Parts: sequence; structure tokens; C-alpha cells
Amino acid sequence: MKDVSVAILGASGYTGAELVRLLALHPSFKIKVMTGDRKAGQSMDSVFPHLGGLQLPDLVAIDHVDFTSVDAVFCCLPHGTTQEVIAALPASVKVVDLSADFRLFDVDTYAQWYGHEHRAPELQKQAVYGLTELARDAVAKARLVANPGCYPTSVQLPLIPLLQAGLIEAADIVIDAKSGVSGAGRAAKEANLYTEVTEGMHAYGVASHRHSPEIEQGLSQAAGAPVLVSFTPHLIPMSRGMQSTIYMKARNGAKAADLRARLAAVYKNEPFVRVLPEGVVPHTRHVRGSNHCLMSVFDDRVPGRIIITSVIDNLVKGASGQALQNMNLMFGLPETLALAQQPMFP
Ligand SMILES: NC(=O)C1=CN([C@@H]2O[C@H](COP(=O)(O)OP(=O)(O)OC[C@H]3O[C@@H](n4cnc5c(N)ncnc54)[C@H](OP(=O)(O)O)[C@@H]3O)[C@@H](O)[C@H]2O)C=CC1
Ligand SMILES: CC(=O)N[C@@H](CCC(=O)OP(=O)(O)O)C(=O)O
Repeated sequence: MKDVSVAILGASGYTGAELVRLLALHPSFKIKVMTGDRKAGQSMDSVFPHLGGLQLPDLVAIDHVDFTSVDAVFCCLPHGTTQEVIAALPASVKVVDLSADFRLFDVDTYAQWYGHEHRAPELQKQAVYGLTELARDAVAKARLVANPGCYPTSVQLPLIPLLQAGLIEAADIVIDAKSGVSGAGRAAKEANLYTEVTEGMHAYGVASHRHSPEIEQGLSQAAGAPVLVSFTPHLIPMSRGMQSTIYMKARNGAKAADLRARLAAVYKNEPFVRVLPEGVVPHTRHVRGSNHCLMSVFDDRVPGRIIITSVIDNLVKGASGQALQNMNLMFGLPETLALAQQPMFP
């Protein structure tokens, strides 16, 4: 297998570091370039001691990188900083962008939610939304993949197949989601201090979180009509992990067993998505450090209503793991390469 030269932009952040951890076991992706912003000039061992001993290049500023010697770029930069960086890359370079910068197909919707005009609208037209299991063929042919957000991954994997099959009402979907604090990135913010987060929890972005239009984009495509969702994320005191509890109305008398059967059929050959048997509740601990998504379907006590719980590790299936799954496909490799590890437990 030919070596692929990889650059990780934003390697001094959490998703960048998680990519390094995963790529350490990759047989052909070789890390040649890693960038930082405030941490440019530092060694990776000093920024992330848990990644010591891997013979990694030092962190450099993006301006100092010669991208002509690179085959693949993982872009792990904050949203809003990525469009111009990717637009300036050589056309031969394949890119997976972990930020939200290329996820919304409609640039007006992007401007409305992200507060500025899209800075690479032509490139946006080429971007493939990389929810891997449901977009595999398009991802394999893509030059630029917009890696889904963590909440949208945990929500769309269960809901898209159900909407496509007409098993649930497109109206009246309620998503109550919880994330560990690493979802907010490594940059210091007062709201994410230990003292602000431990021994409590809180909702944020109520009725205004920027993942709402991303979720609605995927669900609307699946339903064939515009879908609006009620979505409330919460921050909870754990370092990684995410759970979405989703409430919905069944159509035409469908029961949890029918929905479970549909999801089990769609995901039966998927290495990373598991539909749990009746009554089994997924825990975030059951996916920690892995690229897995676990989901479970329940009949509510309220007749005609269904509850689904879905868990992922926000840094793996919600970010770096799915990004690597996509990049594997883009290079014609088995998508499980360097992703086959089981979760850490406890
Ligand atoms: N954390 C998560 O669970 C998820 C994150 N994402 C997305 O992935 C991307 C990265 O997230 P995450 O790793 O958590 O973020 P971090 O804040 O941990 O890391 C951000 C990285 O970008 C660098 N950086 C910051 N500003 C600039 C800039 N203006 N120019 C160049 N480099 C810059 C930082 O460098 P330095 O530290 O040296 O200043 C750091 O390497 C974000 O878009 C995020 O929304 C997506 C899904 C889940
Ligand atoms: C806990 C926390 O703050 N989570 C982040 C979402 C995770 C993420 O980074 O998503 P994007 O890739 O779309 O930016 C947030 O709510 O903005």
C-alpha cells in the first residue's frame, strides 16, 4: 500500500490530537505536517505528552506549510477560519474538514447561522456531507468532505432511515442532547472551567444552536419536505461522550419493533453502528474512545410515541474517527483502517 502524506491543521487541539492517536496505527497515512496557532513552534510531545514517542513533526504555523508535498489534509480548525485556508490548497490535495464551514449546502443559511458570508461559495458546491454510512459512494469520490458535527451525527444516524421509510412523522421531533466538555475544544474559556462545569449541568443554545440547521438539512432531504426540530444541547461534567434522546411520533401505527427492524436492516453490515436489542440502554461508556454509534428504540407510554437514545464519542464518531473513516474511503482503502479498536471500559 502506497504511503499517503498527511497534514493535520489544528493538531494542537482536541480533534487534531485524537487524529494523531488514531493515525499512529494507520498502515499508509503518514503524518508529515502538523499546524498550531498559539502553539506553533512547539513539539507535539510538549503540547500533548500522551502522544510522546511517536516521532511526530513539530507544530508549525499554516503560513509555513508547503502543501505541494501533501496528499491529504485533515482540517481541525475552528469554524469560520477554514474556508479561505481550504480554498488556497492545491487541487490535488484531498480534504476532510472537521469544522462546520462546508456542512450547510445553502450559503444563505450558512450566513444566517454563522454570522458572515461564506468565503468560498464555489468550493461549497463541491463539498460532500460525510455522514459516512449514509453517504459512502459520494464520499469515496469526493475531493472535499464536510465532516458532520457531533450532535448531528448522533441524531441523523437513527432518524434518516426512519424518515426515508415513512415510519415517523417529520413534524414533532424533539431532541434532548448532552455532550462532554471536550466538545467545546481545548482553547481556554471561562464557561468551561472545572468549577463552572463540575457537579452540575445546564442547557445552552436553547432554540438557537447552530447544529439545528445542519440536522434539519439532513432530515429534510430524507423526508423530501422541510423538517424543523426542537433541539436542546446540554453540557455535562464528563470529558468525552454524547447522548441524544429523541422523541417522535410513529406513523400509521408503527411500533418500536418496526423502527428497530428498519434500523437493524439498514445497519446490519455496518462495523460502527449497532442497533441494540429491545430494552437495552446504550451508555456513553460503551463507546468511549471508539468510532461506534449505539442506538436503542423504545415505545413510549404515551400511545403512538417513540423514544430513541443514541450515543457516540464526540471526539471519535463525532469528529476525528468519522473523519478518518471518510479519508480512508477517499483513498480507496477499507474504511475501518486504524479504527477497529473496541471502546475503553470502564
Ligand atoms: N471537539 C469536538 O468534539 C468536535 C469538534 N469539531 C470541530 O472540529 C474543529 C476543531 O475542534 P477542536 O479540536 O475541539 O478545537 P480546539 O480549540 O481544541 O483546537 C483548535 C485548533 O485550531 C488552531 N487554531 C485556532 N485558531 C486558529 C486560527 N485562527 N488559525 C489557525 N489555527 C487556529 C488551534 O491552535 P492553538 O491551540 O495552537 O492556538 C488548535 O490547534 C472545530 O471546528 C470544531 O467545531 C467537530 C466535532 C466535534
Ligand atoms: C460542548 C460544546 O460546546 N459542543 C460544541 C459542538 C461540538 C462541535 O465542535 O461541533 P462543530 O463541529 O459543529 O463546531 C458546541 O455546542 O458548539
